[in-house]
Amino acid sequence: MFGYNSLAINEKGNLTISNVDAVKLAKNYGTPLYVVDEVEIIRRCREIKQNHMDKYSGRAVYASKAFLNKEMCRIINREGLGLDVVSGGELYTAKSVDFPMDRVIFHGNNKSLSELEMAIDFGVGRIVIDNFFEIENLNKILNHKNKTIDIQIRVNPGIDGHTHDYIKTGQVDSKFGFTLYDGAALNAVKNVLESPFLNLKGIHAHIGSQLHQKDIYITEVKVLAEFIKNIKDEFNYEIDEINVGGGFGIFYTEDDSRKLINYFTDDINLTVIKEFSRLNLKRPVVIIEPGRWIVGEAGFTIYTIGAIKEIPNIRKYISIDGGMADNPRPPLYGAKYLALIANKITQLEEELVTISGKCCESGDILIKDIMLPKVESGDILVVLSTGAYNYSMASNYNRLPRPAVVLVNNGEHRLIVRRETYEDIIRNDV
Ligand SMILES: Cc1ncc(COP(=O)(O)O)c(C=O)c1O
Ligand SMILES: N[C@@H](CCCC[NH3+])C(=O)O
Repeated sequence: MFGYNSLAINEKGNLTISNVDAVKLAKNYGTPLYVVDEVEIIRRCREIKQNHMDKYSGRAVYASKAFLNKEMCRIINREGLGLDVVSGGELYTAKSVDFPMDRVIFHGNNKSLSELEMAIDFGVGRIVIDNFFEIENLNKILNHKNKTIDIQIRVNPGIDGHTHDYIKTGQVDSKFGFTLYDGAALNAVKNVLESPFLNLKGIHAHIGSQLHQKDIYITEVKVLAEFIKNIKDEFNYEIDEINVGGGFGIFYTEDDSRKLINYFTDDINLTVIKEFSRLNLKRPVVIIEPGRWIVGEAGFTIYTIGAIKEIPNIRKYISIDGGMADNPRPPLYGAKYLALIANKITQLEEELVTISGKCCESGDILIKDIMLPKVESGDILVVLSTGAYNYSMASNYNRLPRPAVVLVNNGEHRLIVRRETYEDIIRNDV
């Protein structure tokens, strides 16, 4: 359905997610409910493995900010990918299930001293250095611990990705990474090479998120290759790995076309091969950091429809039992979603409605203008492509408990994150 591998209709005429009835899930676990299809996550990890890791001897690390909990770490571990973390909390989650630390890459534009210490003590595979302050801090900590660490340097490639302003990172005016054009990046390399504690392994860049154009990645590879050539010319130092970041776009609505991973990875890898050979550089290992692409289309949110308000000739508001607290993306980025009524999946879409959340904000609108079958209170709404940056960005706004997460796998279902309770809400109040 809409090209989602996870969705189908069962004999009752209900929507199924990985062969589990969505109406039954709502009854069993309550709503709002995040549902994640393990089959689809695994399928996507394997697509990456085949088309990037095996085909080009590349590496892939899952950008865990998209969706992380213990079970997700276990899945990623089993599939043989690495993990990109950006905080002590993400790192701690990985450690708690014995995720192999040598496959962890630690990012962030303002890692605290304690986060850096934690990463060093845990023995993460790479720290991606973002700024001069971090070089100083790492030198101090490593000197004190008498240890060395493998690092990558994050540069800002000066590329403006075609995506929402808030999720662009590669343009010059960005808080992330060392700027190339003013010499800061080359200076960072000099500082790192002078340090007895930092082993420079790779150069990293990340342009932005939900990108659909592969030409942006081609440009990125060319910019990074030129920079690596500069490093060789200036310091006679060869870089082993190039990390092009993540950002591969997925399907949310008909505005987005669904892409196989090799739409991006073939061009990235072929450009690396061509450019590095042209510049007489050794061919580096290519690392990608997909987050949304792995989990976005594997996730769905189930809500129960409550109040319905019709303003004649203006709008019909359908209120759900969740909203911006479990999915802040529509108010934050103007993100658009498709949705289905799980118990009316075979009925014709006959009315134009607006899906509103239950938070005390007029802007808490999940979907503005969507055609649905005639909706009644008690119907079960399923919003599609909510696997990435929904659960991970959820809040307790209005003191709403965060929903549970259920993993479905071809007819099986099990809880992987418990629903928060009111006790959880007041747990840290003194
Ligand atoms: C450094 C880095 N790598 C990877 C990602 C993953 O992005 P996405 O989920 O869009 O693939 C991000 C987020 O944009 C990022 O900042
Ligand atoms: N949170 C953003 C993506 C951020 C990517 C992280 N650098 C979104 O939902 O689209």
